[in-house]
Amino acid sequence: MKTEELRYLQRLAELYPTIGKASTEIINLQSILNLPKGTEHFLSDIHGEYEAFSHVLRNGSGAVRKKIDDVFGHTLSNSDKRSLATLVYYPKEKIAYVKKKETDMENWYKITLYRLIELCKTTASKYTRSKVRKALPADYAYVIEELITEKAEVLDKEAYYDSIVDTIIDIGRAENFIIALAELIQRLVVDHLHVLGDIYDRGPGPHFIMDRLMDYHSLDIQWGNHDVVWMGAAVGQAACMATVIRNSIRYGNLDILEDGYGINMMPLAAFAMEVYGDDPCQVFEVHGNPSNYNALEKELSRKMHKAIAMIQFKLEGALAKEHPDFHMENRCVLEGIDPVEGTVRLPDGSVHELLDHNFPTIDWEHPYELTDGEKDVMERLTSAFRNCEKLQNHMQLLLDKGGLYKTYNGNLLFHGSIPLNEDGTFKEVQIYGETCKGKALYDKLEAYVRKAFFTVDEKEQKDSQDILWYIWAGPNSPLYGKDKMTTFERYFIADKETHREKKNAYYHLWENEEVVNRMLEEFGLDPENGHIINGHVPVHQLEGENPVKCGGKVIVIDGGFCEAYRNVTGIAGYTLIYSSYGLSLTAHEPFTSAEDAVATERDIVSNRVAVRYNPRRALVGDTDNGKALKERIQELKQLLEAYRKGVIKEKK
Ligand SMILES: O=P(O)(O)OC[C@H]1O[C@](O)(COP(=O)(O)O)[C@@H](O)[C@@H]1O
Ligand SMILES: [Mn+2]
Repeated sequence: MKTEELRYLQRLAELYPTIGKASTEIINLQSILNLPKGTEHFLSDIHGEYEAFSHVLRNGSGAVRKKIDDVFGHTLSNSDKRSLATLVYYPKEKIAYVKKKETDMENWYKITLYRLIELCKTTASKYTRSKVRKALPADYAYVIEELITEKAEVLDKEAYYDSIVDTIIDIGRAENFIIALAELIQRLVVDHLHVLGDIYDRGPGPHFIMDRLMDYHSLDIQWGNHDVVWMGAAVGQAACMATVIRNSIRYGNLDILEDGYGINMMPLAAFAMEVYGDDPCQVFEVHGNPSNYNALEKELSRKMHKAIAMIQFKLEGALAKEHPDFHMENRCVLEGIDPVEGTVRLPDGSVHELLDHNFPTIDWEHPYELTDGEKDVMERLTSAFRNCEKLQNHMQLLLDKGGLYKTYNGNLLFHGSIPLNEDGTFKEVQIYGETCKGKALYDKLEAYVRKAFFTVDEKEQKDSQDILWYIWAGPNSPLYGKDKMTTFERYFIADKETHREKKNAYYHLWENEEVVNRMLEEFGLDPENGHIINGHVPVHQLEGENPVKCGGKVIVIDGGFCEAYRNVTGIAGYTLIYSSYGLSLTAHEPFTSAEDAVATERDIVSNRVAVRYNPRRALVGDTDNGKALKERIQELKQLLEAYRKGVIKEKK
């Protein structure tokens, strides 16, 4: 035996000091390998829609309903199954609703408790006892374990369970207990959650989503371009900060910054009033014209919107000039403005009438320089973003659980795309003088994201932070994946042709099997069995677009939780479930409210599209975790051998 091998086994022996202990562990691990694989749940492009997100988490995109069907088959009517499902999703609300109608609550509690216990038994049976134990609510851990474990020795099982259930009802704990069971079922139905990015922007509740994710039992996140721009804002990258604020104002969501994160917008408001006091700022109308704003608030938000947008365009122009290798010169738009003619010459040479001619903050000799007033606003905002503890905690979660991509159980997950040439080869991208492509490009960019938060070297910090802005909107950013971001054009130019953003080759080559196989192989995956799963681009179901590409090898799960995009998608989004039976896509109908979901018992699951059924039920042994367990078993077997041969001494 080699010395390193022996040293490793000696370490292992500290954990399993006897033949008995090592053997028990081998048996335990071996038995885990034969359990069904846990269910994975994939969500993407949540865009601040906390309520819809929370609903989809509660119903596990149909996984809860499927379990109910499995357990109760034909023994319950469809309507009873629907009621039970609603109870699992919204236990508190459903109980309150039932109480208004039901005359015999005691009977209802009893029936409901039995049904939930049955459901819980089956859901838990997929896991080891120790895993279930960890999921149990502290208050009821013991009782629930009693109720969901088969009692072979108890002769009159019915009487045994009856007495427990009766006691729960007698002492007035039924409601509480029902809620605990419902939450436990929600928790057990989905073993692991993948969030494929764009948690932030457009909707009102990204901070609530982050809070929920903070205590989610098992998850990973693939950062979206909107998440990365928030990471940029959190480290104080000025263009990212301006973008985040502009987006929030544009959607009438300043509450996120002010109430959610406690970032004071007074400096920006005061500045906007001073500089744009007489300017109606018509092209900066707030999206959706929020009804909760009064006329004065609407006017103020238009002014703030313009103030921060102009700051953004200046900062972006300056950054594009500072980093020619970003190839974002087309974001140097301000220098093309002719203030006398009221036109703009875009970097492509085309000239257009401007919809707004008032630029009081631009020095035409130095169009990208901030005025003293603008600098002051940005300085104060930088300190507010950097010192916001809650924002920093949320970003820490993104860093801890997230990355730019993930390979998981044979599948490749990322938010946007992989930069490709038209011929399907990986596109070479220059990052600060280094040429990278494919996986190496992803790895390089991810390292920069982490450096942006942690490096202590000033130059490295500045470069890394600027990369966050590049990832948000750069033409070769895998997360953005379009040739340019035409934000300026969309505000200032009527001609829609100038608003066009051309998607990169990935978005049509994803139907080409050879190319898709190469992408999977690039990330070390088996192209026969693996899938690419991404979000970022809304699936235009209304136009007949299918979320499943390349015969099922590529699956696109952005269908828009995002309300603002609903009219183009026609549905409220796709989510994906990967259970031991296979992969299935769920199309969701728009979510209205929790009250409505309870009253109408609507699932919002409109249909389920099977992508791929496993020929046999997949087991833990077939998963990445299973592979790791198998390796562990091999090592433990070597340890046993070492004990038996006397190479290592047992410690009794
Ligand atoms: O419609 P909005 O919210 O102004 O956003 C439009 C911008 O958002 C983007 O679509 C990026 O956001 P997504 O990552 O959600 O697609 C840009 O391409 C576009 O310029
Ligand atoms: Mn996106």
